[in-house]
Amino acid sequence: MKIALIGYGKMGHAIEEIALQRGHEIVLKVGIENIQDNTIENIKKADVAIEFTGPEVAFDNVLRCFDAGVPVVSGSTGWLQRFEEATTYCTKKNGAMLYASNFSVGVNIFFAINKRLAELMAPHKEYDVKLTEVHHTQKKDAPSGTAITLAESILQSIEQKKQWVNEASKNREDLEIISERVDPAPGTHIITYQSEIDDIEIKHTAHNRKGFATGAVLAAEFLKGKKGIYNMSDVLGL
Ligand SMILES: NC(=O)C1=CN([C@@H]2O[C@H](COP(=O)(O)OP(=O)(O)OC[C@H]3O[C@@H](n4cnc5c(N)ncnc54)[C@H](OP(=O)(O)O)[C@@H]3O)[C@@H](O)[C@H]2O)C=CC1
Ligand SMILES: O=C(O)C1=N[C@H](C(=O)O)C[C@H](O)C1
Repeated sequence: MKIALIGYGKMGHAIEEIALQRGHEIVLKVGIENIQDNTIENIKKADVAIEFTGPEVAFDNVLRCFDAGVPVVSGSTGWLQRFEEATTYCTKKNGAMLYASNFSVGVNIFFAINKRLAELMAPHKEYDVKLTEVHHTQKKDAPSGTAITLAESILQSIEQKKQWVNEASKNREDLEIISERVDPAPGTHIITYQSEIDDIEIKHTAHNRKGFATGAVLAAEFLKGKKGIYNMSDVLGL
């Protein structure tokens, strides 16, 4: 499969390594130093584009792939306020997109555990729930996209929580997401249910970026030749 890598930073490099190991060809690599190569014409050379850039530029990059008629796997976080606009444009262009706030198999299993735990905890209102996410200091967005996905799933079941906030809060209706920035943390997410009697805690720790990169390549293999909007559950059958 021919892959265009849009964003050639930490994730772009990790994805390149896994893609080559799995027998794929990288036909385009776009980083900030060769941004002029990020053209519709160049993207058209690929079967699938994989986009890991950042919050400010992800939306434009994804739309450029639709204009090129090339399916796009996007892992950039911090741009979801424009996600609906992107899906509308994707449909208009008869394109394909697969988005995940986290591509690792482990985190996608963790998402399922988090959902089930929230369902089990829903009647037990003596417990207060909070999230903590720990990432490296170069991360541009807070809270992490993964923490937002986890929080939204908790909000669906825990009715005393009305919204997530990215700070400590004394309001019981706020679901706290505490963001810590410590090097080299590739990504840790912790959910804690706390009561006067006991605590229940679930935690996922990424040891490196291989899980995210492998998941992104699996997603690209899945998306090749498809139309429509997908997520990691479609790839993993979770
Ligand atoms: N969904 C998932 O599983 C994961 C998602 N992520 C997310 O992916 C994104 C990238 O992460 P990461 O690789 O660690 O970040 P990096 O900062 O290491 O890499 C991003 C790269 O994109 C470059 N870039 C900036 N603007 C453009 C542009 N317009 N076109 C092409 N490239 C551009 C940046 O250049 P410069 O630095 O010079 O601006 C940088 O080299 C983040 O949003 C992060 O949160 C990360 C890991 C896993
Ligand atoms: O920026 C990162 O590094 C990561 N970003 C994603 C997020 O915001 O959830 C996924 C992973 O935790 C690493």
